[in-house]
Amino acid sequence: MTATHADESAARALIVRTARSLFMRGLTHGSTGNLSVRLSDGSLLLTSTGSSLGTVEEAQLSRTDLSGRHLDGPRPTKEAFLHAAFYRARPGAHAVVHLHSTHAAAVSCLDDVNPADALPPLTAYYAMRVGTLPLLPYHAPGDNALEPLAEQTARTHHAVLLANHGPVIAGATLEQAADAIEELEETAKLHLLLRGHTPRPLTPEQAAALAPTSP
Ligand SMILES: O=C(CO)COP(=O)(O)O
Ligand SMILES: [Zn+2]
Repeated sequence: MTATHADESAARALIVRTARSLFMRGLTHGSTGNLSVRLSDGSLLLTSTGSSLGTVEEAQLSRTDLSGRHLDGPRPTKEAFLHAAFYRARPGAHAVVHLHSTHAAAVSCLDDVNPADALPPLTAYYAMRVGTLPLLPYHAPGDNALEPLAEQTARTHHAVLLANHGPVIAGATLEQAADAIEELEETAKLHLLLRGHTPRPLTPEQAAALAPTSP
């Protein structure tokens, strides 16, 4: 797989492989979550709405343009507008992953989350793969009223947490976006395990030294 997902059939195979791997390992459940890649012609290849990431098929993916308009295939994920907003905001991004991973979703429901940065940099890998994590205010799934704020936030952050919902992460490749969202989920788990303890996160200097180069 090239860094830019130039080959559509390879991109389809990669989406299916990644979606199934995430689902089989419990990183999202039921028919939640959606994945996309940006193809070399600028169109987006996305999972379809209502599909389970555990059973997604190469021939059952949807295509939209960069505004999220449906081009072909089954009806795209209802979050297509969010994926498209990330691609418009981040020219270096060629993949977007959204999950309802349990611990990240739990953090998104906490009342005392810092909306500018929902998780502390507990580990080096979190600082390397995620960095800062703005919390976007609650909107119902598929509510494109979130689009302007999502696009604006994505200009400066490749990862966001949707309140009472779950994370969205863009990457230079689908492998990188999946790696980052797994790191986010594990750090959310650590954060919850450490509630009631006194964690010692990385210092701002230590975290800044590891900050990801933006895709
Ligand atoms: O996670 C989801 C909505 O936020 C799943 O929706 P879709 O089935 O439309 O992708
Ligand atoms: Zn969702």
